[in-house]
Amino acid sequence: MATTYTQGSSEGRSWASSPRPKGRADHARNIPCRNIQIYGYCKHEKDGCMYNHDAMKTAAAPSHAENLKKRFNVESPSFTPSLPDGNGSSKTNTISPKAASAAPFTPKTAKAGMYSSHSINTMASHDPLQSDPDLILASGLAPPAAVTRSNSAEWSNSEIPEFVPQGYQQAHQHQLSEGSSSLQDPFASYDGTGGYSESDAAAAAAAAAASINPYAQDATNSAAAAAFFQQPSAFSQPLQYHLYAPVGPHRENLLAYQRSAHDFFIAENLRQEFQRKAEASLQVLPNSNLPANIEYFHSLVPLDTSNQKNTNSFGYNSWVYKATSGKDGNVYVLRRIENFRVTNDKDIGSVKAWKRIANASMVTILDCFTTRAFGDSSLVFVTDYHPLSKTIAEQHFSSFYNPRQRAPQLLVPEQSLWGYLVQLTSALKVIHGNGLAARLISPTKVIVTNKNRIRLNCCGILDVVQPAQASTLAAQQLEDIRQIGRLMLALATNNPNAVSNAKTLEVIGRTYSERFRSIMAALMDASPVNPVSKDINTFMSNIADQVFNVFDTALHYEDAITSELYRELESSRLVRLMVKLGFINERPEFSDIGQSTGQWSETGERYYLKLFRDYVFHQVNAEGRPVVDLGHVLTSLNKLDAGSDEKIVLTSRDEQNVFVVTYKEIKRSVETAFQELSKTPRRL
Ligand SMILES: Nc1ncnc2c1ncn2[C@@H]1O[C@H](COP(=O)(O)OP(=O)(O)OP(=O)(O)O)[C@@H](O)[C@H]1O
Repeated sequence: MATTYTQGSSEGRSWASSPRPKGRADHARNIPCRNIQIYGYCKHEKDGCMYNHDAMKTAAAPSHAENLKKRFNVESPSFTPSLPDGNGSSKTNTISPKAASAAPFTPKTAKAGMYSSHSINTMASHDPLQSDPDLILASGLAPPAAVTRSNSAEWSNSEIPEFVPQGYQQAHQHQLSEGSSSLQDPFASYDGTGGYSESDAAAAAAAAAASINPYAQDATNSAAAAAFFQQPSAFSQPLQYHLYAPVGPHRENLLAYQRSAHDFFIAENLRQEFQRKAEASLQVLPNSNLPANIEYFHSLVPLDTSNQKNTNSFGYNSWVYKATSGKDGNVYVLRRIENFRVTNDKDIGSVKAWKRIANASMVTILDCFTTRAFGDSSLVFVTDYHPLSKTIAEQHFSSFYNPRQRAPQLLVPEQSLWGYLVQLTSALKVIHGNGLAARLISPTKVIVTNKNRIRLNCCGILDVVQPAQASTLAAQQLEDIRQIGRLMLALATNNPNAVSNAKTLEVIGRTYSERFRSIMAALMDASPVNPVSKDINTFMSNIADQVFNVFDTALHYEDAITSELYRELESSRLVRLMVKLGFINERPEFSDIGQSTGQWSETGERYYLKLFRDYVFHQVNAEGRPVVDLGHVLTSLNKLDAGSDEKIVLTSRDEQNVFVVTYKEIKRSVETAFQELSKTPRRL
């Protein structure tokens, strides 16, 4: 049961008769602390207050015992419930009628006020927590550098600085100073960072001549090819990332029980990667020249990084678009084969067999249809979308295709090459097992979707566009193995045009292990009589040791990702709790629910919740300055969620009412109030 202390109680001690604390949390005490420590601040197990041990070493602070005497808690000898019930007897679980009408909280000192006339920066410089760059970012409360607040209750528009995304200015200044044309260049590739990659400068210069107008006729630059290519990065909007990004220097030497703010959230590099991928997935072209709808797809965004196309892969120009499905709202890839006419329905029916194949090392084919929406007769393949992926050619041979790239491409480590080989072999195993052949395994038709994670792309397209193959399935499957060999050879020699011969294998033998060299030789020499590579199953059993290595790496990665997930699990749990509190606190309507007087969210047990919100978020320290402490917020909310039996002191803003309640009681109040809120009939 909550314990109520009220000023004027005959037996209970009142604030009037005892020295008043400075603010609602008087913390400067010398107490050995066993509780959570965050940046030198510790939360004491008895009174739930935050102490700064560093500050206590220098400050002439009153002793803990002395302070405890001055404070009310469950051990206070003079505890007497104060409010009379209807019979004139006292009740311990009621709330002072004054509580609801308690004066709004005003910080004790003008300097301390969050809304004082002082600049927010001035305030930050006083408080060791505020001036901690890590925690300011972590708390998300860092004020804009030049913002000051006047006495007026509202921000004036002129005081609000213009939002400039982090790193935006520097990136653009850098590009301008380098004389890069990428800022004006509508064809610079989208790299997912909101910036423009310099490696595309050559393509950009060539492309700049071509009009972005899809209907422009330019015979020298394949106008038809450029027709539906539009540079997506011209429309990208940089997202405002969360403000708790870790900016160094980082604190070291934290003890096992100490936590830094970043321990509570997903790893920064992972978060940024996911965010960039999400941004790429959600990207749209507002003024696009592309068709508004293709069958049940809309919001097309081109993924090609250049409007130069060749017919090498399929015998036709092909274009790649990201598109949103009107059926399920998900994002897919549409690969358009330009100017293709289906002459035999049976050919397009071969896609059915490919749709049945699901392998983690393949881009799954989902559908295939013809369309005239592009102004010609096009064949469209629908596949899974893997945001921000690159082809092997883009990832590993960019310097080869783009001589202006200064840094030469590094050799791929052998472990990565084994990883690639095992993934491609796994894809072929399933494809061949289903009586099919990939037929196209080239550096532009394998995409890298994550670090060392590749997927075979464009499977099944040749079966539709070039069905009349004289060769048998067995011959096509052996050719698949040889194509893997050529791809691996290109990667191992860092040359997409590497020719398979004894000299090339000798070069590989000098760079990589003998085992790798011999496997390369077997791949290139795949034939029905080769004991290592006569078919994909035989080949796989010959690289079984490497399969297990890759499998083990994948399991380690899964463990790492799972542990990252655990961190976010906590965050979402606490967010849900805060959402509940937000629904209940300060509710202006429902004044006639519950008690007849006062507002619903200010009366009954819900009053604790208002005070609990102040306890969690609005504490002030001994000097009256706001306590901006993520550790305190997380600890309090976790204890609330767990319904701990620990008692805390909640004080009204006018300091006339003090309640000693357990987290368990507050938790019950949250649940009851939330249930009541959900059951309340709709009000007009
Ligand atoms: N399923 C997919 N998900 C995400 N991006 C993809 C997908 N398929 C292709 N891409 C991207 O689209 C771009 C163009 O792919 P494409 O296969 O056309 O390569 P290309 O180098 O243009 O080949 P080609 O010269 O044969 O047209 C590449 O950056 C590739 O990473």
